[in-house]
Amino acid sequence: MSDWKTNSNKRLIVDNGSWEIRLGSALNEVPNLTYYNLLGIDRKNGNLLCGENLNNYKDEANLIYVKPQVRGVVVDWDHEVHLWEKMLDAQTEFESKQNELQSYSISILQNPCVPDKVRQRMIEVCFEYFGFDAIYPALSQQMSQIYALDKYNKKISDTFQLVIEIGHSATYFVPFFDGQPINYAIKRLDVGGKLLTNHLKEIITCRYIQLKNEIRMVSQIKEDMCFVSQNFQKDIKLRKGSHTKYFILPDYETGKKGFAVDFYDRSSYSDKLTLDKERFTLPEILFNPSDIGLDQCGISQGASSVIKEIHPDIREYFYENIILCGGSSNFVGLKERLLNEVTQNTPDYLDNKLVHLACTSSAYQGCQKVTSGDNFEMIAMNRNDYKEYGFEQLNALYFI
Ligand SMILES: Nc1ncnc2c1ncn2[C@@H]1O[C@H](COP(=O)(O)OP(=O)(O)OP(=O)(O)O)[C@@H](O)[C@H]1O
Repeated sequence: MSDWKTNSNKRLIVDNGSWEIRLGSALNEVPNLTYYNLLGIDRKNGNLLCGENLNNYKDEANLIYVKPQVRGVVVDWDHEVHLWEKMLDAQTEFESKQNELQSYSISILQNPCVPDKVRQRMIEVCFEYFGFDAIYPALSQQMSQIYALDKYNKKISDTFQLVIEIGHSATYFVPFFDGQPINYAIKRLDVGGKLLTNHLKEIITCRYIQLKNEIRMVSQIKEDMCFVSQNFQKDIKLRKGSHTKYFILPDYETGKKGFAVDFYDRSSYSDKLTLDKERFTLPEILFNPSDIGLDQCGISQGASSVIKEIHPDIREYFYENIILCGGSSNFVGLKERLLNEVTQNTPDYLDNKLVHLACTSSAYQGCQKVTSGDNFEMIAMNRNDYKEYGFEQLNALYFI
């Protein structure tokens, strides 16, 4: 029977994001399956729902949501493992996998700054519960960098890059020199899409529209209606109504999904939510978290402080090679404002550049390149290494 060393289809890849989990094999450039990293418990019968079952479930008010990750760190392994199992089952090619996984490897995308205990647990789960034969713990931002170099090879330097990933639970800044992360300069800010969704939920609830349990709908409202202002002071002074847009709430008869409409199209719908200045004050939190009382710097200031940590001889190159990725980087206007603020005081001769990876699976796709490569066998951590060296040594070798 062939195993992962000879068969790319047996090299699985998991991007275990706190908003979405993406699963596939090294044979396919894009994930085969994407699930929310979220389970719904049916109040009536206690059934656990995820993936398609959760998406198609009609009575959202009847669900209690369980999120296995908090701040991007897995805290509830039972439910996380349940989700992984369901995803493996959902792929026909992995059917009857429990015995078969011994011939599979798994590449797992991870963020920096994760506690050792959590990493150790992940390795234990992969080797001892699922029985995989090898693991490749991949740094998410490094995989995005590999993807960017492949796709935009003429636009960015292959020696220096600053990767800024604005995801769901956090924002990461990881500078790279010659393909390796500059560990001492890595930074994480606790601002991301989740903070914005939760804040929007509070705003909506204040208007007596009860969407507290509708995480996915509030996320959709945020994604479809919000944008980043290029001049916040000017926009905030414009008269009320200048930015008005409506979100038409679903009636659950004709459809389960709402949609955004402009001012002129609003009249034919009754159940609608109006957003005006919130459309740009909400994403503004990414730039100024202190607006809602958070003791954190914003993303522009975070990026500047990371670049300032780097040795002055090479610092300038990072302004010219910024890679922006992560789901929450997709707000209209975000990339322009970020580049503008980060490079505000740089010398004129610099060619400041930012490459935006708009697809949410850039890290996955970079990892697919590495996992399908000829030297994958050399870089993966196999079961014998795990037994012989234990976690401590592997930690030093594989994680930052
Ligand atoms: N077009 C969009 N505009 C604004 N936000 C968006 C858009 N598309 C996705 N998002 C937000 O991006 C976030 C998900 O990003 P991403 O997929 O990078 O996170 P993740 O990898 O699952 O989690 P984490 O970054 O915590 O590991 C969600 O909060 C989602 O609402």
